[in-house]
Parts: sequence; structure tokens; C-alpha cells
Amino acid sequence: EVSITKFPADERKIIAKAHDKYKKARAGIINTRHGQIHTPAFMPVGTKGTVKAMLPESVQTTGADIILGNTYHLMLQPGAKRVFKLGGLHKFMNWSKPLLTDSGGFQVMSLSKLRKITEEGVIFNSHIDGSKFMLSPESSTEIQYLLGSTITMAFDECTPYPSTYEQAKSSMELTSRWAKRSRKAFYSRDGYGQFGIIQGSIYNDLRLKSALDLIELDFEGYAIGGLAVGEGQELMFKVLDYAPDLLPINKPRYLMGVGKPADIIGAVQRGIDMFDCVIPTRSGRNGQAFTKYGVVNIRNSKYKEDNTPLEEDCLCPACKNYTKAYLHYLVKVKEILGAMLMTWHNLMYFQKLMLRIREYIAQGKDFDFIS
Ligand SMILES: Nc1ccc2nc(N)nc(O)c2c1
Ligand SMILES: [Zn+2]
Repeated sequence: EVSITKFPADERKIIAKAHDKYKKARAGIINTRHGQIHTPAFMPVGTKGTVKAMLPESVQTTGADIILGNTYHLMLQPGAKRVFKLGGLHKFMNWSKPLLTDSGGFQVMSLSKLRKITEEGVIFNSHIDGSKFMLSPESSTEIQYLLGSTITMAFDECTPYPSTYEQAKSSMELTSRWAKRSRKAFYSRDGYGQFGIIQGSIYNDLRLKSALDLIELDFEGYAIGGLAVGEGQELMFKVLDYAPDLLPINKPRYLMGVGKPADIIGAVQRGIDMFDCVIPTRSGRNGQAFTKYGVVNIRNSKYKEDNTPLEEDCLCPACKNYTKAYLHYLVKVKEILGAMLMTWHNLMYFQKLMLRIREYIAQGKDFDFIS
């Protein structure tokens, strides 16, 4: 029995696994100001204040406890001050459960055009109209406060892959200095939390130093950054074979940007509690459905007269009321309903996967299933 500080009355139960391969897997509950998060948890991505092609109440029916928003996008449009004036992101998007916002550094590096990294922060030109912005540990933390995020992410630098040891070392040290400034800028309130993000690329001594620097700052949770950046599953798992153990056992561990079902299962087995990934939503809009029979590319002509559902026992509207033939047609003619139904099914599929993982852990059963 351990409790997570700052998340009130946390009932997190670390259930060690009998089977040594799973001894690091744990199921728990994070209590926040906006409700409970059952872990291991998958967070659908709602980058611009909406999970694309979904109503928030539909996202809720899939079983999601928490969704992710992005500081970078929301600061550009509609602007954090405006969202604050309009009552905060929860009210703005009509989502009353927990919201986690990424801190923006990663998105700047992947989206904005000209940008300059200084000790102060990142200066960049908006990818929308080229206007000049600056993101720093202080401004990112303030923006996430204005948005009303339940879980605020520290402002970090996502170390690219591959990086030399020296590059990874100086990047990690910058992230540690920025984490300190992020922590200082955080307005601490009961039921809200701020997560530090460890870097260090694939170098275990750098990962250790990053963890030690951030543990000193006593964050409410910790994310492992700098993975799912092209290193591949084998190298990712190699880092995950030791990195989660560097983090406090009684606090949530969040693996950013991951991933496919097999990645999630392998990461849970190595002690990860929280995930976010655009795969179910983005691939759904592109006509890929995750099913227990494997990934179905619905645009394939073999489905044009297939009068059966994606999965006969799935409770999502796509499976309950429609056939693969109809989904094939909708996606081919680019009807909006096609994106909606495929997204809804994939989000339901990912949440069912997490539910099964949580149940198997709670029952002390192995969960090697690739669902
Ligand atoms: N793969 C990812 C995805 C999102 C990230 N966000 C931040 N802030 N930092 C990282 O290292 C990330 C890595
Ligand atoms: Zn379905």
C-alpha cells in the first residue's frame, strides 16, 4: 500500500506479479480534482481541444478516464488567455474528467518552422502564420495553468534519436535545469499535479542522472521522454528494462507517445502506468481498424461486400450498427461518418485492451496476449 502525494487519498495498490516477467506490472488508481484514472491507462490525444471526429461524451463511452491536450497548439489558437477567460479548457471543450497537457517543447521541434533553443527557452515562428513566439519553463507552466490542466508536464527538450553521448548529456542537463524552473513556476493545488520528464536517450547513466535530478523536485508523477522517436521497439524496451525502476515506485509513470498494442503490453510489463498515442485516432481516420483478428485496412476491396462487423462482440456503434462494407464505402468516398466510426471503434479497442490488462494484473494472471 503506497499513496501518491498531492493526489488526495490515493488508493493506489501496487500488486506485484507472481510471474517474475510481470513483477513490475502494476494496476492502480490515481485520484485527481477531476476524477479517478484507472491505471494502466491509455489517454486519447485531443491536441486542439478535441479528440478528432469524436464528441467528448462519445470518448467517455469508450472508457477513457483522461485525455491529452497540447500547449503548443492551444497557445497559438485560440490562445491560453482566451481559454482562461472562457472558463478553462474543461468547460471550453465540455470534458469534465482529467486533462493532461504536454508542455510544448516536443511539438515546437516537430511542427514549427524557424526555431532557436536558448537557455531561456525556445523561440519559434508559428507554423500557422509565421508570427514569433517563445516557450519557456515559466510560460509553458503558466499556459497549462490558464488551460486548467489536471496534470501539467514540465518543459523539457526531447532529445532526438540518434544522439551522441555528449549531445544526449547536454540535452538532458538542459532538461534538468528547465525542470527546476518548471517546478518553481507550478501553482500547486490539491488534486492537480505536475509531472517531470526524464531524458538521457539510450544511455543508462544519463537516464539515472536525469531521474535523480527530477526526483529531487518531488513531482507528483514522472514521464519517460525521448522514446518513441524512431529508436524502434527493441531499443525502447532496452531502455524500459531499467528506466522505470529509477523512478519512485509510488508515483505514476507515463511513457510519452506510445504506442501500438504490443508496445503498450511490453511497457506495462516493465512498470509503465500511463500512455498516449495518436495511433488509434489518426490510423482510424486513415481507414485502419484494430481488431482481435489484426489490423483491418478497410479500404481493401475485399471488404466492399463484406456484410459483417469489424468485431462481432464489440459494443461500439461501428460494430453494433454497421458492416465492413459500409465502412469501406464511407472511407473510400471520404465521408465524415467514416472517420467518426473508425475512430470510435479504435478508441474502444484501446480502452478494452487497457481494461483487460488491468483485470489480468489484478487477478495475478499473465497478460502476454497481443489482443
Ligand atoms: N515521444 C514523445 C512524445 C511526446 C513528448 N513530449 C515531451 N514533452 N517530451 C518528450 O520527450 C516526448 C516524447
Ligand atoms: Zn467496434
